[in-house]
Formats: sequence, C-alpha cells, structure tokens
Amino acid sequence: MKLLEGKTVVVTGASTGIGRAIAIGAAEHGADVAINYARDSAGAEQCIAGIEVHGRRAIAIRGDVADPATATDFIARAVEAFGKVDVMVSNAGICPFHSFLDMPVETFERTMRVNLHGGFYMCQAAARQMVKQGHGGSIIAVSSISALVGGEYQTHYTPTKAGLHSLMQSAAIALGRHGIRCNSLLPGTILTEINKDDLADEAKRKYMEGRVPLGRLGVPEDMAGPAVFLASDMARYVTGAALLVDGGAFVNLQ
Ligand SMILES: NC(=O)C1=CN([C@@H]2O[C@H](COP(=O)(O)OP(=O)(O)OC[C@H]3O[C@@H](n4cnc5c(N)ncnc54)[C@H](O)[C@@H]3O)[C@@H](O)[C@H]2O)C=CC1
Ligand SMILES: C[C@H](O)[C@@H]1OC(=O)[C@H](O)[C@@H]1O
Repeated sequence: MKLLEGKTVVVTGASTGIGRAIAIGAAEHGADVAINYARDSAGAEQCIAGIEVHGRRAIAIRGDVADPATATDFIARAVEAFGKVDVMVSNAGICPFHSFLDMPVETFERTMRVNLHGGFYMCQAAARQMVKQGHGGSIIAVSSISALVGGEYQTHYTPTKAGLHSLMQSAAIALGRHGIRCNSLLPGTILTEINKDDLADEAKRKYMEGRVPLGRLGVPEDMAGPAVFLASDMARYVTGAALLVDGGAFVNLQ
C-alpha cells in the first residue's frame, strides 16, 4: 500500500544520510519530493535519482537552513514545481563534537542556528503554506534520542534536539485548528556522515552497539518507515508526539 500517493513532501538536508533515506522512502510511497541541500550537489543528484527511480518528480534546491530566507525560497520553489506542500521533514543538522568547558562561541552558535533556528524557519514557512492551502498537513522535525539524554561532547547539540521536540509540541497546539500535525522523530545512533569520525573509534562503536537490544546500530533507511508513517494519514490522530527509533537503546539501563 502506498501511503503518500499524491502528496508533496519537502525534506531539508537531504543530500546524505537520514534526509536522503526519508526523501527516497517518501517517493517509494508515491510522493513528489523537493529537497534542500547545503553544498553537496553530487549527493543531491543521487537523492534526486533515487526519487525518480520510483517514478516520482523531484527537485533539489540549494540553501543554508540557518538563513531564514532559505526557508521561504525552498517552500516557494516547491510550490512552483508541485503546486503545494503537504509534508515538511525538517532534518538538516550538524553535530561538531566538542568538550564543554572550552566550547568556542562560534561552534555553539552555529549549531544552534543550523539545528534549532533552521528547524524553526523551515517548519514555520511550511506551516504558512499549509494554512494557505487549507487542507492540513504534517510537519516532522528530526530530533534525536539526544533530546532525552545527554552527551559529554554534545552540550551544544542536545539542547537543539530537545528544542526541536518542544517546538513540535507547541506548534501542534498552534496548528491543530488548521489540521496540521506536528511530531518529532527521535533517531538513536544511526551510521551516517555526522558521526563517522566519532564512531571510527572502535571501542566507542562497540560500546554504542552493545547498548542496542536489537544488536546493531541503525542505518538511514531505518528512519524512512517511521517518517512515512508520521507523514501519512495512518497517523491522522497523532500530533505533538515523539517517535523514538533507536533499536531499544534508550530503555537499556541494565
Ligand atoms: N546519525 C545519527 O545518529 C543521528 C542523527 N540525527 C539527526 O538526523 C539529522 C540528519 O543527520 P544525519 O543523516 O545523521 O547526518 P548527515 O551529516 O548525513 O546529514 C545531515 C545533513 O544536513 C545537511 N546540512 C547541514 N548543515 C546544513 C545547513 N546549514 N543547511 C542545509 N543543510 C545542512 C548536511 O549537508 C547533510 O546533508 C540531523 O538533524 C541529526 O542531528 C538524530 C539522531 C541521531
Ligand atoms: C551525531 C551523534 O552520533 C548522534 O546524534 C544524535 O542525535 C545521536 O544521539 C547520536 O549521538
């Protein structure tokens, strides 16, 4: 069964990793997809090809999500191409691992701007379009298990992920009357570019794997099904919720 037939899905930071897998998963379920990407044109092209393989239309628009103008431009270009926006997946993010006591101001501020401010601008721009269209919609923020737990080298990052989930809770209230659902997706540890260096440390990787009851770290494609579910009418009464997709890592205390 195709869950997103006839829908337009927009995904930020989709040239790689989780964003790319969600964009392609949405196309597999019948959606036309607009992707935002920062710099990696080759990655964006691969994502477009992955969408088109499923017989769906795709466009890629370059832009830094930290700039509010990127969000209005992205939504306008998606509407120009496909006529509407039904689903926003705000996925773009960075996690430059760094210790707390000597965190450079620029690293802290950039992480905030990309992850939290960027997510706000993108979700707001999509919501404005959905309200104008008048037939509801679904907004998904890619938050993290890190919204729930800390990380020694992620003191600048985990607050952005908690903030995104909080944003979805408040937006769910603000937008419920318009039939727009807002939820967050909380991936556990997923093997992507964002943690390639961190997990190159064999001991760290083994430790992280050992924490997962399902016995392996995640891959980007593990996020596609949960995102498609939240985007689809199967989740028509789900809003303000957080869907943790971590192989069971969070509950594995002892
Ligand atoms: N990999 C993991 O273990 C987890 C990742 N996440 C989140 O998933 C999201 C996707 O990350 P991954 O796929 O893992 O890593 P990734 O590094 O492959 O993907 C991040 C994407 O965001 C894009 N991006 C970064 N800054 C941008 C900007 N200023 N403007 C536009 N795009 C920008 C990158 O170009 C890249 O395509 C991030 O928000 C991350 O925080 C959440 C939980 C776990
Ligand atoms: C980048 C990290 O490996 C990753 O990001 C998250 O949000 C997860 O909690 C992991 O720590």
